[in-house]
Amino acid sequence: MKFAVIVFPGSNCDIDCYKAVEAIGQPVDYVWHTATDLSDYDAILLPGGFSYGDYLRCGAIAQFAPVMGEVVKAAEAGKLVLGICNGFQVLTESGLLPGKLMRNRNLKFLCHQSELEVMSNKTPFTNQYSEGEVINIPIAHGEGNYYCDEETLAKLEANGQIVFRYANGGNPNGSLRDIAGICNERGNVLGMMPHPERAMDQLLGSEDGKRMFTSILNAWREKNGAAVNG
Ligand SMILES: NC(=O)CC[C@H](N)C(=O)O
Repeated sequence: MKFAVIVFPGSNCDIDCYKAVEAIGQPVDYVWHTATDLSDYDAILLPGGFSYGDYLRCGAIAQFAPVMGEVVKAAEAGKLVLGICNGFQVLTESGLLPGKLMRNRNLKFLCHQSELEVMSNKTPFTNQYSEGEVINIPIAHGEGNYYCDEETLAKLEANGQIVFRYANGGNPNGSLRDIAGICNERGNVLGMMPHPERAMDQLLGSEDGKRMFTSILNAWREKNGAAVNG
């Protein structure tokens, strides 16, 4: 299964994403924001960082990068697209996910471990977790305060599109209903503020992020008829 890690000017978690894919033994390329062909790839990772200096609003400029047209096409074709932190912001700005990420409630950049509840393991990104499981994944953001209108929120809840919530009263940023990550209706595009690629090894405090990457691989193998553990 081949992964692309999209690199915008200002991305800074691209190497972590690349290493996370290497850790699950799969081929991965860095793909520069000017690229216009993603047909080689089975999954697209939009990493964290400060694309285009976070000017206007995080992710607002990145939506116009040439590669984003291809990311939209990949999503429409049913490929798996995962946006982490700035990647989540890019997905909302480009309309692949509903809602927006606003400044954190306390207007501060926050960087610490956070507990997340896995609300759904019926997505290609979470099939290796249990529903209701609480996992430890770090956050590092200034604009993670998820907001959407009432109608959208009701739809997200009804369709099971809220995939992660901050657990145990630990909402760091004021996001609606403690939302930490959502997916699209079809389930092949997921955005989340916390960083699973920084939770790949107990040495760094947690390895709970690893199952996100093995979930993606597992989903792809199931879909493509390969042995799940092969
Ligand atoms: N780690 C990140 O991706 C940070 C995203 C964005 N620059 C923010 O501060 O919200």
